[in-house]
Amino acid sequence: MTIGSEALRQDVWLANQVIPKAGLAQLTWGNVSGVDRAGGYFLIKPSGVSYDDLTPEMLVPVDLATGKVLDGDLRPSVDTESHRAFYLAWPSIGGITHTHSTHAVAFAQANRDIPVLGTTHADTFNGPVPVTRGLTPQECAHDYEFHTGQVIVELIGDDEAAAAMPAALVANHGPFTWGASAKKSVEHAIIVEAVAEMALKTLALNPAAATPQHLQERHFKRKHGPGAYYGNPAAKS
Ligand SMILES: O=C(CO)[C@@H](O)[C@H](O)COP(=O)(O)O
Repeated sequence: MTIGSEALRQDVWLANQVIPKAGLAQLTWGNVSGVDRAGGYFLIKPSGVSYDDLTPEMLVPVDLATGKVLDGDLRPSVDTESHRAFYLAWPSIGGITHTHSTHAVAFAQANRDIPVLGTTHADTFNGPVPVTRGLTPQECAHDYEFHTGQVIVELIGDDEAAAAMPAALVANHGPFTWGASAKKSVEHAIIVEAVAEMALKTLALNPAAATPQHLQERHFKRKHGPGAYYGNPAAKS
């Protein structure tokens, strides 16, 4: 018997198919997972498998508590421990996406947050999409993917903060996004890449472009009421 509900397999498989369709990765440089918290596992794309060859049955079930593969012979994505760290830290998320989308990676490699320069950004992310600190040589040598997950959780914070900011850039690597479902997480990956490209082109046209006050509070105000703003919990009403 294959572990994993048919519905979750279909959702995660469809979300993985969005990556090439949306131009978020070349080759296999991206992966999506989805979690079944009641079942205590998540399904993730198998490592190195092309999106054309991928079927729902090939998705790898991984134990949420231990990280062990529960069924099948395929190796899970190399990023599995990063995905697992987010599921353990943030109970409200249901899906995670990692890509190497070009413009978001440019900000990650430049160690720069993606600034809030327009409503497209502010309507989804209630502040700059943050970039993590660089991993130490020891962290890179010990278990890169595990520490990648840890530095993002350290950067974003608790479950509420993760809901308000469902994206982060790993320094010198690329974007991770998350959401209530696998589908939602890959939609956030599309938006991260779009706002990264817009920001890069905006700054090329006007290096002094900055975030007007009304944009800073647009998203959080809508979600948390007047005065609330990500990164400024004291302002929450
Ligand atoms: O970020 C990386 C490697 O740097 C990975 O996301 C690969 O780009 C895809 O690995 P698999 O999911 O195929 O194992």
